[in-house]
Amino acid sequence: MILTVTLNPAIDHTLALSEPLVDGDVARTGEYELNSGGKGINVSQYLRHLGVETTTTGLLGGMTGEFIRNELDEDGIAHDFVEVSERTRLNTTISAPDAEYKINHHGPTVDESVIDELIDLISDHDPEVVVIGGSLPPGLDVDAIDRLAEGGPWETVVDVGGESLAELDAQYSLCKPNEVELAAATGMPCETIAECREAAQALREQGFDRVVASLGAAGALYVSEDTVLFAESLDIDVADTVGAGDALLSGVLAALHTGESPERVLSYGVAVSARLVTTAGTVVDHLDDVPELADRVRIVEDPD
Ligand SMILES: O=P(O)(O)OC[C@@]1(O)O[C@H](CO)[C@@H](O)[C@@H]1O
Repeated sequence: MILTVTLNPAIDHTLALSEPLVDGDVARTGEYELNSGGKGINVSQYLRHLGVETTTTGLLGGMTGEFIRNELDEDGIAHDFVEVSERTRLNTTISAPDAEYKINHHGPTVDESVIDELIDLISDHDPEVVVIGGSLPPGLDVDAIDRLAEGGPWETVVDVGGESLAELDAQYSLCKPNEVELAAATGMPCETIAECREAAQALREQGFDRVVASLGAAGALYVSEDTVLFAESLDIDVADTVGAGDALLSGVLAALHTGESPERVLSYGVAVSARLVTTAGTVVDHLDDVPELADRVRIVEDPD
């Protein structure tokens, strides 16, 4: 079972505007989505659609936390959260014709004792893999991630910010930075695919068995001890990109879970990500077409 941990979940409020934002004008829209979000929660949503057994955990509080619980119940996603006293945050994405704006709150302040509660809760579920995703709320530092990773016999996957990646000390089976996080984690330039590849190889040596890097419209990289692969992204119409990295990670984890080849692992990730960005918000109805989309992904070995 793959268990996900979101230490700083959010309601994702996604708005679509038909005109660019103008300073001083009121922008009006009829279209919006309110989704349960945060990186670990998103990963569990996509894993469930991919047929992988998953439970989502983390910290929730207040009426926004209750909204997320209800959404997860409606979507049939198993969940078990530690309750915190302050309200879970609400993050906003504005999709305008000329730009995409994303505004994330820092989230509620929590006490570091919640990590002990979480380790007990995770142990009760006895997962094979724990995925820790997203930012840390005020009150926690990067040590919380290492403690979760070392809290039991599970293997741990991380999708956290670049500065956090650089400071982690535990052993991780996989991390999924984007190109900005790769640069921040390594201090190396990440302007080209070759530079991203070098940075991913350097990051691997810091304690990550595999690095899967999402490179936006350019594609994605998979770097393990003996394999370096690059996948071009699929040519699709993008509604918004929120959750694209989580979708990539879900596809990768689902394919690893069933023992697929590295090529298939990467193409599955790219396919789930492509499928997600064609839909507004972070929720998808189904992922039935992923195997077919994965067949269309072009993989390059040892890219320059
Ligand atoms: O502020 P964080 O924790 O880094 O990211 C949170 C977030 O932007 O990540 C998800 C998309 O990846 C969204 O569901 C959510 O709003």
